[in-house]
Amino acid sequence: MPYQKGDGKSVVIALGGNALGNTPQEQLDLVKNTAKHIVDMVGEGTNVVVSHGNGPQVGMINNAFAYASAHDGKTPEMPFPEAGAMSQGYIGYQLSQAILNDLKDRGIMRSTACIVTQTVVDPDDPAFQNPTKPVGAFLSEEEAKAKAAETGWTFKEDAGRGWRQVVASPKPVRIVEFDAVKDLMDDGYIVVSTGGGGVPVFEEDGQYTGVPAVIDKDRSSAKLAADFGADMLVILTAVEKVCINFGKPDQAEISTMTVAEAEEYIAQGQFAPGSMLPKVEACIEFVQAHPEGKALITSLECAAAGLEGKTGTVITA
Ligand SMILES: Nc1ncnc2c1ncn2[C@@H]1O[C@H](COP(=O)(O)OP(=O)(O)O)[C@@H](O)[C@H]1O
Ligand SMILES: NC(=O)OP(=O)(O)O
Repeated sequence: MPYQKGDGKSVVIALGGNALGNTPQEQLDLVKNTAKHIVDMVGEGTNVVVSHGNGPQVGMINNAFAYASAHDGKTPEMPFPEAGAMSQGYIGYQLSQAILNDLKDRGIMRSTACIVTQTVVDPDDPAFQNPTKPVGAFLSEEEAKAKAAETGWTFKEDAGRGWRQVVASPKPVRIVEFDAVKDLMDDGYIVVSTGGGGVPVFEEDGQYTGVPAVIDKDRSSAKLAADFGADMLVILTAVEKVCINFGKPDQAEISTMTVAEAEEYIAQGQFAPGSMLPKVEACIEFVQAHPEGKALITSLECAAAGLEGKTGTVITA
């Protein structure tokens, strides 16, 4: 049946790791809370596409199969593209279910659809020469070095939080299933898509082939939002507002930034490369591609208030 469509804004939401946790059980508990905040927005008439990160999950799946394969000699290894698709499936399943249950609890006549999404990337993207995307669990330096020797994988220190495997993170060029996502959104569905930025694929001679890499979900969400001409790109993370002098005694919250101001802060090194910088860059990409749109960075808890313009950091062209 055709579900009602909201009469409000169209929004692409990118969910950060704190909305999902690091393990399946943590995730199961957390997505119920995440769903509540998404349904708060839907209840206001907002039309929503939800994308999400998958760094911990895709690494966990790939690593689990590699470990089992090495130990029982029977389990196959699971390549990164397939592990990425699996992560979209199980995160999308939990998110869709939690949103659907919350919609039913509140008697809201909307439904969900979850799409395993592919994202075209450029084979010449320099990111393939320099792996930067942390995936999987945090390890100690000793554990990381042992694992690197055992597997040949690359590990790097992640922003003072421990050591993690890193893989290439090319830029998204095109969301393959864009038309399907748009049609479902136009039909009133709350669409979960482009999880983990979409499974990266090369497009050659009209054929798609998976690539072992992980795209930044904030960048893919920005691309999706720009292609939709969405009113807003909403990046939900652990902080209510972006700050200057983050973590220092003179830390100050930013409520609004133009692209020019954001670029000035970037030049000053205000945003950490592995965390806040790609979010701000994704917001810049969105508003530059779609100047009528606004980008919002805030926390999950503040999402509904942020949409109403009451909090968060808003980036405009
Ligand atoms: N200038 C800044 N302002 C606010 N937070 C910042 C800043 N620089 C770095 N951060 C950190 O970036 C984090 C968000 O990045 P990250 O944890 O990678 O996001 P995700 O929610 O997608 O997992 C924030 O929780 C904060 O700890
Ligand atoms: N794919 C992606 O951006 O995942 P994380 O947000 O978990 O790093």
